[in-house]
Amino acid sequence: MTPLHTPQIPVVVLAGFLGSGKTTLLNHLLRNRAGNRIGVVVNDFGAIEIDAMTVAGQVGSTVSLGNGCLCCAVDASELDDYLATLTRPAARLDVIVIEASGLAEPRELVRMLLASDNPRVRYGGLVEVVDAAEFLGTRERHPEIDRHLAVADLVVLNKTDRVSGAALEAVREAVAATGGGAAVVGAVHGRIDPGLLFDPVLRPEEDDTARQLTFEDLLRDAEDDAGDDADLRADGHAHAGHAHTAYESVSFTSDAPMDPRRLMAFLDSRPPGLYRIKGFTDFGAGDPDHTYVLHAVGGFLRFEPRPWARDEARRTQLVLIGSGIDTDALRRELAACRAPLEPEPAGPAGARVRPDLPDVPQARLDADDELERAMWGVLRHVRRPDED
Ligand SMILES: Nc1nc2c(ncn2[C@@H]2O[C@H](COP(=O)(O)OP(=O)(O)OP(=O)(O)O)[C@@H](O)[C@H]2O)c(=O)[nH]1
Repeated sequence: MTPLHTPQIPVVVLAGFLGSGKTTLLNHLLRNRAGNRIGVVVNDFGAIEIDAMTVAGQVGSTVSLGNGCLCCAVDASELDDYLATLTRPAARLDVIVIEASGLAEPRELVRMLLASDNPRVRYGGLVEVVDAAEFLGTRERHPEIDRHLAVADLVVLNKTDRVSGAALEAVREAVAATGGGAAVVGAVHGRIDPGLLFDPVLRPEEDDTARQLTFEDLLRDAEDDAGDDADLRADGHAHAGHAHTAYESVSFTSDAPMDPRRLMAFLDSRPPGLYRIKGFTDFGAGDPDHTYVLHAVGGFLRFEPRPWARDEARRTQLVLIGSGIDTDALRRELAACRAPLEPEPAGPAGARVRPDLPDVPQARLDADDELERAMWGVLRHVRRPDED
């Protein structure tokens, strides 16, 4: 039997469209948790769990829900199992954050939490991360984002460094027009005050004006959706309005290093429907000491070199997510970006460029030079420390 006053751990849902900055914000919270013990549930869309791998230093208190969309779990039992693990007293967690996949329907997650019969959890609010630079375009393609914002408790306008003051104002107005009344905070790299999420004062239970959803609200929403949706599944779970129904993902893994010039050519000509790419890239001899964390969001592209961990397998792992994409063609194109086994044929014979290395064949020197030049194309997309 559960004691009468079982302490309840707030469960915060962290949602937001693909690439808006959820993992970045989560990592910020984990680094600035001011003594709070945070449990994390990560739900990735795509077969390789890139997000789970990029959540900072969480040992034993991160669980990953793996491929697929949490909001489409047929029942909530998987989520309940994870919550049971995280809420066991030995874990001594103060708060649990669920990072939803960028294509999740946050209201489904909230519904599942409210329906959970785990006496140790209580719903702690919905945080929607918005990419200020991409928001207006994303909203045009996905008008349902308005509904997500309308039920949020806190809206984080992230990437304010990427927009002008006027553009930010336009995004603020668009968010306010959704009528949610959530607190709105601007942020760069998800750096918000953790107190905004963990401070119960923001969401007093008695305060009628707080945008905390009730179970009844959600049930009513579900019924409205069902009325709109032609393809309500037999289990009563409506999918047609979910962003992910239009999206597909491609997972790509290669133990052979990638050729920087070929990969850049692929990235520079990526089809417009390919909205999101994330993962780790091995450029082999191009930079033997680092793996390159790759993020593409809309037209934005960034590499972040990170030293290989001591026992880390040297490999490339990418997840591509888009709508209207030719997944087979993308897989083939990525496979063709692998570095050739032999060095590329050397240029025309001439004077040796490295007379100090007479034993190294000229073709090898030429290939090394070419590789170094090709890496410049990648390094152009690495953020400089002074750039924020
Ligand atoms: N310029 C800029 N880039 C940012 C900011 N916040 C995040 N990014 C970058 O945006 C990219 C995507 O960030 P993530 O935190 O992985 O986004 P996400 O919402 O977890 O992505 P999905 O899991 O695909 O939905 C990364 O390259 C981040 O470094 C910001 O405030 N400004």
